[in-house]
Formats: sequence, structure tokens, C-alpha cells
Amino acid sequence: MGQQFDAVVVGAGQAGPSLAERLGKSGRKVAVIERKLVGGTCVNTGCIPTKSMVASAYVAHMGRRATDYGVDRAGDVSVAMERVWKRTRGISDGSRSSVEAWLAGMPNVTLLRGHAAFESPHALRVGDQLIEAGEIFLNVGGRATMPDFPGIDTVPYMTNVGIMDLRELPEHLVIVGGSYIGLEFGQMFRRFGSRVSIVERSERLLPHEDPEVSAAIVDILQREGITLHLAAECIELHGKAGDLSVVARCADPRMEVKGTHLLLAVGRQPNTDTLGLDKAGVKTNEHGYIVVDDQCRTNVEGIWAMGDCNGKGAFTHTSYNDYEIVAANLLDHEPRRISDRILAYALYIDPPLARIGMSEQEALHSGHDVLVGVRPMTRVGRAVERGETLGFMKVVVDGKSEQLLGAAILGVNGDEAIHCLLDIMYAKAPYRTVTHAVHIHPTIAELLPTTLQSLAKPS
Ligand SMILES: Cc1cc2nc3c(=O)[nH]c(=O)nc-3n(C[C@H](O)[C@H](O)[C@H](O)COP(=O)(O)OP(=O)(O)OC[C@H]3O[C@@H](n4cnc5c(N)ncnc54)[C@H](O)[C@@H]3O)c2cc1C
Ligand SMILES: NC(=O)c1ccc[n+]([C@@H]2O[C@H](COP(=O)([O-])OP(=O)(O)OC[C@H]3O[C@@H](n4cnc5c(N)ncnc54)[C@H](O)[C@@H]3O)[C@@H](O)[C@H]2O)c1
Repeated sequence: MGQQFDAVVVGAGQAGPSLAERLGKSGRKVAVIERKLVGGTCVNTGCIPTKSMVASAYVAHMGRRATDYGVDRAGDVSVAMERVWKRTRGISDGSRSSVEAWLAGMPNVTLLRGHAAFESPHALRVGDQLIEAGEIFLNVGGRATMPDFPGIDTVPYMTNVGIMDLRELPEHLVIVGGSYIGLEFGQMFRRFGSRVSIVERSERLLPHEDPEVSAAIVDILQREGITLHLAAECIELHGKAGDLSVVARCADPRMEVKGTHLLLAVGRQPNTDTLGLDKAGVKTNEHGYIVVDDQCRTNVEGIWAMGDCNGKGAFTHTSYNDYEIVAANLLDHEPRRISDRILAYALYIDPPLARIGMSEQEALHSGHDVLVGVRPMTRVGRAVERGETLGFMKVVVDGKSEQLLGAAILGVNGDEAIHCLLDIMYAKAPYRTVTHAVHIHPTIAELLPTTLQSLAKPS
């Protein structure tokens, strides 16, 4: 007979601890099982450390631009990686300690350390302990995908985990994968002072975005001296630490990119392969994501899956929202659903790309009566005053229903400003609510009403 709990949460990522607190407060006896670092990816090797590093890179960039603002500086800007690392670790470790202290203070909640795997639908093995519970909540997250590139066993490489531990600046960082992770680290290390080359399989960066978004991001990165190699098919790795190369054998013409350090950023995979899901009868899809319904319930009664491992989102806010959905349905009898969630994310290059809802291409393909409004950031007073005018804002509206379908802001503070449009979408209010709103001057959000006043059929 194993140790009995009412509820078990596997993984202390972005959904698990919040749910554990609610379950504990409901009077349940709860175990949280974590095999590595409390806080999971976001806190330890994802959002928090990357955005801390992005902040250091921004300061270096603005330091180089100081004279543009009439500010004198003596000598070149250089970056001390050891101190960037210390600052980043301080922020990330501080955040993890807060989650640990929070968990430790939760009533009725016990944190168990170790890797959990199912033995049966309601029993999990953690080391030599058997843990049994009627309710099991999986929040096991994901990890970097390891591509089967020829040479991967001999050529040293980093993922998002290893690159955060660098204390020295790479002379030439080669990145395979030109999406969130590749672009954020690419621009950051360029600003730290490395040469950076990005090798991407698609013919354009971020192919799920509208073409002008991809083109503007290419321009932003190339202005800073980042080299981009697109349509790079059939990757092979060669060489050794400090002297390596990435070859795209099927590219036309064949590409060879030489460098000193290699980052692989070709996607993520769920941590479901060692969870013993077959012993519980929990279904996964062909990519290993746990299949869930609109309330995060798996096919097995009493087992839920939240966060990156269910494939319904790949962000901290979607994982946290999964917790809210489970708690609302189970504890508050409020019928919240994943399908009520509107797609929203930001890519933290500088300036950031903030995106909500549909792109123009998606809206056109889904048969809407599409109207589009676009304004370059050069027309946004606040951006001009700040000397940060790269990018544009774009809104997509359905002409018949007057509902906002989506928006993109590639521009300074776009990740904040876009929320006034996101909230209008959640309110299902007509876009004219924004055109009639009086926004504060001078802000980035101030130009959203004007952008919406310029709606026209796409050319
Ligand atoms: C470099 C990088 C930057 C990112 N930046 C952003 C960003 O700016 N904004 C954003 O929204 N998202 C960002 N993300 C994505 C974000 O980090 C994830 O979407 C989020 O952390 C997912 O949370 P989760 O709760 O699903 O899982 P995780 O945070 O991954 O937590 C899962 C936990 O489960 C544990 N675990 C796994 N298997 C077991 C097991 N069998 N037994 C016990 N414990 C187990 C793991 O150790 C881990 O602690 C970034 C990701 C990366 C890699
Ligand atoms: N700002 C954020 O919110 C943020 C930041 C970082 C990461 N994340 C999360 O992490 C996830 C993973 O990010 P990611 O950038 O690793 O993966 P991704 O799945 O977003 O992109 C992988 C990229 O690698 C390319 N690629 C795949 N195989 C390749 C190959 N063989 N050769 C060359 N290129 C190849 C793909 O075309 C794609 O552009 C994201 O989906 C996101 O959820 C979010």
C-alpha cells in the first residue's frame, strides 16, 4: 500500500503550485512532486532568465547609441558576461526561492522531490515511494528537442539551458533555429559583442507571421550585424569546440557557416516519454502531447494535464490559464474553457513583436471580410521621442461584425500596448470602442485609435 493523498500534482511549473494551493485550501491532502527545480522552465531556464539577459543586452545597445541622445560616454561599451550571468542568476534564483517558500507555507501541501512515473492510473512511483491519489494533475512541461543531425554526437552544442551558464562571450555564436529562442538569444549575444549567425530551415523567419512582419524582423536583425541563412535544409554538424561548422547540405547553393559556439533552438518536446503514461492508459498524440478536452481532462477519469505538456499552449500565461480553468471547473463550478482563450504572445527581440488573435493571412484564409490598418512606428510620437522607431502596428478587423480579429505590434513597448486590443477582443466589443477611446499622450497605445481609423481592404 502506497502513501495516500487526495490529490497529486506532478511538476512545479507554472500551473502546479497555484493549483496545489487551491486544492490544499479546499481541504484536500496534496502532494506536489518535482524532479528538478521548483518553478520549472520559466523561472529557471526560460522567461525570467532570458528576459533578464535581454535587459542587459538592451543596456549595452543603448550604451552604444548614447551619443545619438547627446550623452557622452568614454570608450567602447563592453559586456562582462560573468556579471550578466550573476545578475541573471540572482533574479532567477530569487524567483525560485519565492516559489519554494510559497509551497512550503501552503496548508495541506507536501513537496516531494524525485521523478514521478505512473504504475497504474492512480499510483505514481517516486524513487522508492508509491504515491496514490484519486486526482492527479500533470504539469510536466517540456524540454529542447534534440534533432538527429549528423555530427550531433561529436560536436559540442548548447540548448537554452547551457547557454544561460556561459560566463565568457562566444566569439562567433551559430544558432540553428530562427524562432523565439534563436532570435531572442541571437540578438542578445550580438549586443553582448559576439558575432552571430542564425541558420533557419524555412524560407523566411517566423513563417506563421505575415510576410511584412518577417521582413521587418530580418531588417532589425541585419541592421545589428546578425547574419541570417534561410532555407537551410539537411543540417550537418562538423568540427570541435571553438572551431565548428553547420552545413546545410541540401541548400541551393550548399551553405557552410563556421563559428566557435553552437546553440540548437529547433523546438521543444513534452516531458511525457518517461511518465509511464501507458501504465495509466493516458492518451498522447503523435508528438507526445497529452490529449485533453476543453477543461484539461485526459481520457482517464481523475487525471488532468496542464501547461506545455498538453500541447494547447506553449507559454507561461497559457500554462497558468490551464490552472485557472481546472480550478474553476473543479473547485468553483465555473465552466471556464481552453477554447475561450485568445492567442496572445510576444517575441522578446528589441523592439518586441506582440501578437494577438489572427494574422492578416489567417483572417483572409478563414473567409472574413478583412479590413487592415497599419501605422509605422515612425508615426508614433512616443517612439520618435525615445529614438526607437523601428517596426509598425497593424490591426485586423472583420468589416461586417466590426470585431477585432487580431493585431501585431512590432515596436517599442508593443508587448504592453497590445493589451488594450486584447481586452477589447475578450469583451467582444466592436473595434470602434477603441477608436472612440481617449488614450494618454504620449504613449505607444495612443496611436491604436488612429490605426483603427485607417482601416481599409488589404491590397
Ligand atoms: C528560453 C525560453 C524562454 C521562454 N520565454 C518565455 C516568455 O518570455 N514568455 C512565455 O510566456 N513563455 C516563455 N517560455 C515558455 C515557458 O517557459 C513555458 O511555456 C512554461 O514554463 C511552461 O510551463 P509548464 O508549467 O507547462 O512547465 P514547466 O515550467 O516546464 O514545468 C514543468 C516541471 O515539471 C517537472 N517535471 C517534469 N517531469 C517530471 C516528472 N516525471 N516528475 C516530477 N517532475 C517532473 C520539471 O522538472 C519542471 O519543473 C520560454 C521558454 C524558454 C525555453
Ligand atoms: N517570448 C516567448 O514567449 C518565448 C521565448 C522563447 C521560447 N518560447 C517558447 O519556447 C518554444 C520553443 O521555441 P523554439 O524557438 O526552440 O522553437 P520553435 O518551435 O518556435 O521554432 C523552431 C525553429 O527551428 C526551425 N527548425 C526546426 N528544425 C530545423 C532544422 N532541422 N534546421 C534548421 N531549422 C530548423 C523551425 O523552422 C523553427 O523556426 C516556443 O514555441 C515558445 O513556446 C517562448
